[in-house]
Amino acid sequence: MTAHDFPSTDTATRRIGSLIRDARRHRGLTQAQLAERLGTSQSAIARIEQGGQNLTLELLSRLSDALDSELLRVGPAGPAHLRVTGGRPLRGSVTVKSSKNAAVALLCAALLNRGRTTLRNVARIVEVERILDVLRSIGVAATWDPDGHDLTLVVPDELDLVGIDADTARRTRSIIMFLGPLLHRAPGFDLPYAGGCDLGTRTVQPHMIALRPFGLEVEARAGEYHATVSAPGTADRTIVLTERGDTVTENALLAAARADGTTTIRNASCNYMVQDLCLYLQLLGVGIEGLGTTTLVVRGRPVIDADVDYTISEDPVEAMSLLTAGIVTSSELTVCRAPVEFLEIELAVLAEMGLRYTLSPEYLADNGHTRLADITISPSELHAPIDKIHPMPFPGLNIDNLPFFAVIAAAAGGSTLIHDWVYDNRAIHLSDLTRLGADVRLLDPHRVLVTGPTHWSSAEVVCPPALRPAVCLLLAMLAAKGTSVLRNVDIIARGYEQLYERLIEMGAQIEVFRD
Ligand SMILES: CC(=O)N[C@H]1[C@@H](OP(=O)(O)OP(=O)(O)OC[C@H]2O[C@@H](n3ccc(=O)[nH]c3=O)[C@H](O)[C@@H]2O)O[C@H](CO)[C@@H](O)[C@@H]1O
Ligand SMILES: C=C(OP(=O)(O)O)C(=O)O
Repeated sequence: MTAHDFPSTDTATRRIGSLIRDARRHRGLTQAQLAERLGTSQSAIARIEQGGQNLTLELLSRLSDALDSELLRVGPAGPAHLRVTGGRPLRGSVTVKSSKNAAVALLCAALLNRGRTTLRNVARIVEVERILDVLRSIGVAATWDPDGHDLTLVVPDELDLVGIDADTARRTRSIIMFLGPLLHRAPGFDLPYAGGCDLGTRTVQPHMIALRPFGLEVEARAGEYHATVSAPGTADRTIVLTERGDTVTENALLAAARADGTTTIRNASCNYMVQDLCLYLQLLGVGIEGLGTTTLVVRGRPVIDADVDYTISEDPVEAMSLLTAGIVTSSELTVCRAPVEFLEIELAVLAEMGLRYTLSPEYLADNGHTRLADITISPSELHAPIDKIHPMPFPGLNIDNLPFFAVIAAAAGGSTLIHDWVYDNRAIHLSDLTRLGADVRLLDPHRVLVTGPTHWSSAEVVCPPALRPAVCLLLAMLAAKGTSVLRNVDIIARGYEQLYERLIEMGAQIEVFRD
């Protein structure tokens, strides 16, 4: 077949455009209704139908879902897998994307606002799409701009809480952060149980304790939280969190934002997503003192009605993932826009382990607050640190960054003890690294002993049901000579946008395939 046998790109997009128009009309939808389903504008649909818009496979697949049209279905269904040919260094630079955990908090926070919220630089990841689907199912209008990274949310006066998309809600833990905003909107409502990564039991009790002073009582029954709200009163309140958790702090902030009077939250998390949330709430006119500390004082605003734009800051866990990719492949690599403010302990531990790196002068993220820098790493001879590596609430080493230290420890000479006191099951998933030749011994469910340096070997491994350990396997495969296969990688899309494409740009050999 010669190139002449294929239609030109213009002709092809025009043909696909008219197919889409026919399928839309067949479904009896207007352009505006299809736009609503896709979270885009009517003018974008008009452009697509006229063939004036570049169509990505992702957009085509969303269109086929929205139109329920097999005609447009692209590629076979079924889980995605990766073929990774490793053992070669990466090069160049890569830019950190914005954080999943701030995005989900801000999406829930937008429920507080009667005005328009535009979130800029939102990561296009499955976790965000899931919360958006849930928000849309209760009546929130959510529209991506044509470039697909700025998201505008408008919340209706009445929410359709009965129509909530329970299946999608159950697949994310962040749904728990609907409690704080919703307690101001309805005297009673049901929410599906929260899900998230399979990391062992994750308690929701701290959320219940934190929200009780706002009049919320929650009863768990048959897969749902049944919430009832009594008038919280107008007196000032102090909430002492029993755990310094991130989402529980966010829930307390979300409840306090519209509560009359002053709320003092003690033992608050001051982690990156909490700071992004505080900055957004401040834009909405909520008074918050103590940003970045463990005592937050919130002066609530019973009616919040503001048109605001907020740019979500860069993800420290993404940054750590990209640094690890460079470290285990012995690469000279620059990770741009890294939120160094939330990586300081990680970098100090890496320096102790012998990593050579330089930092650019610091600059501010677009939220005007978070400190960023470009980090350039050089191939280094790594050795195990003398002390164990363990996470702590910020400003400690981030628990979500801990798994990456297992891969790095495997590349280092000597034995490193990694102690995950937080999650029951996450350390267990790290023992999958042995499949690629690492010496990872599980001492108990919370502690692994990693002895290196590893002579990585290629292997075929199925992704564990946990985001970060899954990415750790991919990074180890980049270090292993030969071709490895990582099966069922869909979980990675929950928290990473275009990870493979960006690694490929830096010289990695990764191929996505389906059965
Ligand atoms: C959407 C989001 O933002 N998710 C993050 C958030 O989840 P999230 O805030 O939901 O974290 P959890 O509430 O599940 O807390 C994680 C675990 O740590 C335990 N715990 C937590 C704090 C504490 O002071 N003591 C304590 O024992 C909890 O009991 C739980 O087992 O924080 C976790 C811990 O930073 C991160 O891994 C998640 O990526
Ligand atoms: C544990 C994580 O996320 P979640 O709270 O969404 O399960 C994570 O980001 O590693």
